[in-house]
Amino acid sequence: MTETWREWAAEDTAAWIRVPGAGDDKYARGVLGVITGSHDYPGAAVLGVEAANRAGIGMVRYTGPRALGALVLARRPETVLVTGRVQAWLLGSGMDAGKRNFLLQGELSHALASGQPVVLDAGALDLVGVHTGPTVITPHARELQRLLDAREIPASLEEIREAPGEWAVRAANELGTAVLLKGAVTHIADPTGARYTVTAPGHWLATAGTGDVLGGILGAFAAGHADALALEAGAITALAASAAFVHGQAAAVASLARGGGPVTALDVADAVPPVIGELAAM
Ligand SMILES: NC(=O)C1=CN([C@@H]2O[C@H](COP(=O)(O)OP(=O)(O)OC[C@H]3O[C@@H](n4cnc5c(N)ncnc54)[C@H](O)[C@@H]3O)[C@@H](O)[C@H]2O)[C@@H](O)CC1
Ligand SMILES: Nc1ncnc2c1ncn2[C@@H]1O[C@H](COP(=O)(O)OP(=O)(O)O)[C@@H](O)[C@H]1O
Repeated sequence: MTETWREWAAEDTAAWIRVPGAGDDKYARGVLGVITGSHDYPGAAVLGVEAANRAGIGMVRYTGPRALGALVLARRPETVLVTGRVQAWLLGSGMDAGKRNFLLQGELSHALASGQPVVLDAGALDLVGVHTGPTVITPHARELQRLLDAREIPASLEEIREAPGEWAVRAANELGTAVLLKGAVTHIADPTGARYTVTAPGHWLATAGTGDVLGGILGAFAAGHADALALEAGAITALAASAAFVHGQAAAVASLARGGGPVTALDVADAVPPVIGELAAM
């Protein structure tokens, strides 16, 4: 079947920008629980927390590997390191499923059993299926290939690269979750039939850590819209497309500020506020 994909636009994204009001406090704006990073990839924890803060969040609780807490705090002292109530979770960036210890497995399982919205990235992608709340997975092509392979759905990296939309849909249907398949054109699909593309305005995003930044933006959006997600789990798909849109625009703004040149992952996170500000003013 030929699918119809719709390019997600600024107007679509603007509808999901949550501007705080007089009655808001940090809890009402949303608290994001973050379990990311590892000894091998500590920076992923820093990047995701940074991006969540830049995307507008009430509070971030970082409860990933304890040794990384100091690094996260050095960049974002706002971060809280104790467990507590959260409205959404960001799990897996910078983690290796093969090196997961018992404690970490328990914490990830706890988050997935909470019924709250979850963004599953990188080293937590294998846990898709045990989720209980509105969930979106954020693989790149290689990660999707591995995920499908583990479920005995053979697909080569070349096949996925040639037809990313088809494979995003297949994964959404097989895994029963929204899928955000990263690339120069990001494909967002879910089992109810939502099909969105977000075309990056440029290609400087192809650099280490920008996926971790996307996870932080999406986590913040999910936490900020926990009420909407409780009413309509399918809203996670629109939030994922909105996060990808903001991410691409932030890369463009960051590059423009550098004479149209290259950007780093932190540059992209830094450029998120003006993008959100402009969308909020639409
Ligand atoms: N500073 C940090 O801490 C960073 C941590 N990162 C984390 O590093 C871990 C490993 O990520 P990787 O994606 O590098 O490793 P993977 O183990 O997923 O990828 C390894 C191989 O997959 C292929 N591959 C990588 N990206 C691809 C893409 N977009 N499309 C198709 N094939 C691709 C490449 O051939 C590569 O050799 C993840 O947990 C990620 O979150 C990365 O985000 C980089 C920055
Ligand atoms: N050629 C490209 N043009 C535009 N955006 C890209 C390109 N390649 C990758 N991206 C985007 O950059 C990000 C890379 O994420 P990911 O592959 O997870 O890298 P990392 O693991 O280093 O963070 C994704 O948001 C993806 O959509």
